[in-house]
Amino acid sequence: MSAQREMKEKNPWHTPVTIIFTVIGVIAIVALVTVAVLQNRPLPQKYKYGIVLDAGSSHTALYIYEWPAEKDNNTGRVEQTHSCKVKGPGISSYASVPRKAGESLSECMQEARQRVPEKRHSETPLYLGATAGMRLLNLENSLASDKVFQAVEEALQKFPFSFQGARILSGQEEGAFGWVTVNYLDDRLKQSLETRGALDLGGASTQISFVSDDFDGSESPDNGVAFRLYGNDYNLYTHSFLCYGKDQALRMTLAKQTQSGPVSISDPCFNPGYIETKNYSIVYDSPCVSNMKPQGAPATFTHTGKGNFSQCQEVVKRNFNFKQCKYSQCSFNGVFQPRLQGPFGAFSAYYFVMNFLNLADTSIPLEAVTEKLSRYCATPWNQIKQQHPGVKLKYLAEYCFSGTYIITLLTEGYNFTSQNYPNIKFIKKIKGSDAGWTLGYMLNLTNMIPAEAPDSPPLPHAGYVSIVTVIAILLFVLFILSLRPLWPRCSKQPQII
Ligand SMILES: O=P(O)(O)OP(=O)(O)OP(=O)(O)OC[C@H]1O[C@@H](n2cnc3c(O)ncnc32)[C@H](O)[C@@H]1O
Ligand SMILES: [Ca+2]
Repeated sequence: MSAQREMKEKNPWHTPVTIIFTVIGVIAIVALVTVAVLQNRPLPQKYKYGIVLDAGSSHTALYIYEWPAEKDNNTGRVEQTHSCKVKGPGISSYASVPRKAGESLSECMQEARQRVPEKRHSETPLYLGATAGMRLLNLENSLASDKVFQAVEEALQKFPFSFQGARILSGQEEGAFGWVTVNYLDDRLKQSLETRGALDLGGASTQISFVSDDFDGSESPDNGVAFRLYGNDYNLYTHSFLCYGKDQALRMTLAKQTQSGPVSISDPCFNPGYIETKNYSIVYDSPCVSNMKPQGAPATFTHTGKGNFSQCQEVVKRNFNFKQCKYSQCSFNGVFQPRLQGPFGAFSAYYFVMNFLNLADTSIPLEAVTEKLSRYCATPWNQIKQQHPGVKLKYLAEYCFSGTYIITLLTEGYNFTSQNYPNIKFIKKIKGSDAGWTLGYMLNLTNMIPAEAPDSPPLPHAGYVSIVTVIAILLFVLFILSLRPLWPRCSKQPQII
């Protein structure tokens, strides 16, 4: 028994001081890790919101964006959480009944009221930006466009959001903000990656925006937009072609075929067997074509289809003027365009049309695209209707024209070739947010893209926790090892009987 006691006395683990040190050591390490983890735990997310109404020529759409509230200077990632398509046509179509332009927005605005948490309503900015439809109305009748804006503003002020005004975007803004949206969503700006050009095809105008090493803004300053984003400088080339959206381009193409005032048009851009009696106003009721209106044109005309892609392309080409160019190089209509560079994202009608025609995959060679389009255009109208019973007839009838217009605009207008055509990606959404100018517009107005790259914490939360834990365990092991001289000898003890 005395030997046992002696051994106990020799074993330092059994001395009260060591036991107290060990317990304190363990408690200190557990406390250190707990405090470190809790102190740096991400707080439960609270969000801020922003609403943008895109008052386009063909329709209005509402987008709700959200971003984490506690990030400094609103630098957290912005995402689209909801969109609402306003029923009816674009606000410019209500020129004769402006009150209705305001009323048309109320259903989507009610939705927004429900989607944004009530306690955030008063601080949520609400913007309305109008594009080519209102640009054209303003050119045609500025009083009417003022009245539409007045009605729209009155309607929007009735909602509990922080209304920031309704205005017409310039074509340059529309192009540049579309480019910002695409590159922001792609994370190309923050990571200083090569940017993606933006191609937007609306109903009344079309935009092309890209960064080219050839372009510093000096040759054609009107086409230049300089940005400093996340510490990088961008000299963006952008141009908006008013009247070259797909609806106005169709009017111009029809007008080209009716100039001698025929009562019947046999149109290569519509499927064979298509026949409709149409009012001439659907062609000439726009400043894009009003100067082409023939004297004494009849009230109506018969529009028949003959479905011929190459003839359609010939008529479409007549909308582009390739003759004069006072710059080193031009796209069309004497507009400067630098050398095409980098990948491109094509959205809005580019996507709707190419997706419908199963041509959104640009790995399909350009020659095969035109072949497929030729076949589509030559398909009888009855067959087309049977094959696509759920599709709006107006869109369905126009897909041959729209596809031909898109290919002609890209290749003849902007000079894409079979080599760089695969650089184009037809897109609708990027990471859940619609491609379009609205997000870029809001990011700009809320200063959400800093000019300089923000300082980021050296480590993400998970990395921080792991490192603190590993260091704590190491310290503990070192502490145990430091007591080694006091460890009991491992030599075999004599058996005590
Ligand atoms: O930019 P602006 O010129 O003001 O016009 P918008 O904003 O109203 O134009 P959109 O991009 O919304 O639409 C472009 C065109 O595509 C048409 N469109 C929309 N959905 C479509 C679909 O599913 N198939 C074919 N065309 C479609 C629409 O009617 C327009 O003519
Ligand atoms: Ca648009």
